[in-house]
Amino acid sequence: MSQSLYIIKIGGNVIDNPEACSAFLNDFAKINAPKILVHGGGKIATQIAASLQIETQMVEGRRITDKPMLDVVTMVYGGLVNKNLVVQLQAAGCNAIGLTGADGGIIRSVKRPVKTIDYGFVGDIEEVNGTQINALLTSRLIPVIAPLTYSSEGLLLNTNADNMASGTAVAMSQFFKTKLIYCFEKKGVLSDPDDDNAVISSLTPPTYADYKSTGVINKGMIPKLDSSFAALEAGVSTVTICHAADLLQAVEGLAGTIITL
Ligand SMILES: Nc1ncnc2c1ncn2[C@@H]1O[C@H](COP(=O)(O)OP(=O)(O)O)[C@@H](O)[C@H]1O
Ligand SMILES: CC(=O)N[C@@H](CCC(=O)OP(=O)(O)O)C(=O)O
Repeated sequence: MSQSLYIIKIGGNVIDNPEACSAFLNDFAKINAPKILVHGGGKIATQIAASLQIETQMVEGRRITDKPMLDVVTMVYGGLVNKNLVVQLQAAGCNAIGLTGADGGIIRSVKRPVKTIDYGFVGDIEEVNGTQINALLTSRLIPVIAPLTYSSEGLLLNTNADNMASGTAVAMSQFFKTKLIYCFEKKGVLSDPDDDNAVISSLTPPTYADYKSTGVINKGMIPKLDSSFAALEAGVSTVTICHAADLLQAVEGLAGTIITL
């Protein structure tokens, strides 16, 4: 199992910036190895929901997804965002195939149980069908995965894109040396939120706990790092968090924050 597979996640802030997104996709197309793109798009879903007078409510980084919001995210993630990424990758010479977790049964989840909060149509991943994804890669297709999953009861469920990426990376570790790279709009995990150049080069569980306790690491970075450490424990080879513009350097291990156990 010496061949590397890159699982690259791109967040909504970059997707919402056409120039940054297009530069990122051109770099992604240049990676000369098997690869998978997992995308978010939360920012665009929030904007389109607002234009339809549908208010967004987030709790601990997760979108409360009632039926009208489910319709919005289905259209935005599964349609608008996914297909625009696929067509740009095709133009860059990359034979991308757009999928939600329901297509080909690749990612099944369970509707998040109602405890104190009812998240609505939000899924927690139960199983990623690595064999099916591998069949796409063997056909030289590049999967572009939208943050929607399906349940065995036939529900379509909104699912956090960071978890889609880490779950996919874990499942593919049975076939490849998997390298998970989270791309976003900062140069990495920062030790000073006001200094964009204060990149932590290597983050371990004890240093993460320190930065979290002092509030230096907060909000959306917490679930991202939790899923990063969990992915490493479950067999993923490397996890990097970097700026979308630094993707090719991160592939070489030369940019961003490297997460280690
Ligand atoms: N120490 C930190 N370094 C960098 N980003 C941080 C830090 N603490 C919190 N963040 C926040 O985490 C966010 C990234 O997580 P998230 O909102 O899930 O973004 P995305 O899904 O676009 O990747 C950043 O936009 C930033 O506001
Ligand atoms: C359940 C849940 O919260 N789903 C996310 C899926 C999109 C996402 O994760 O997008 P980013 O990576 O751009 O944040 C949402 O609707 O915001």
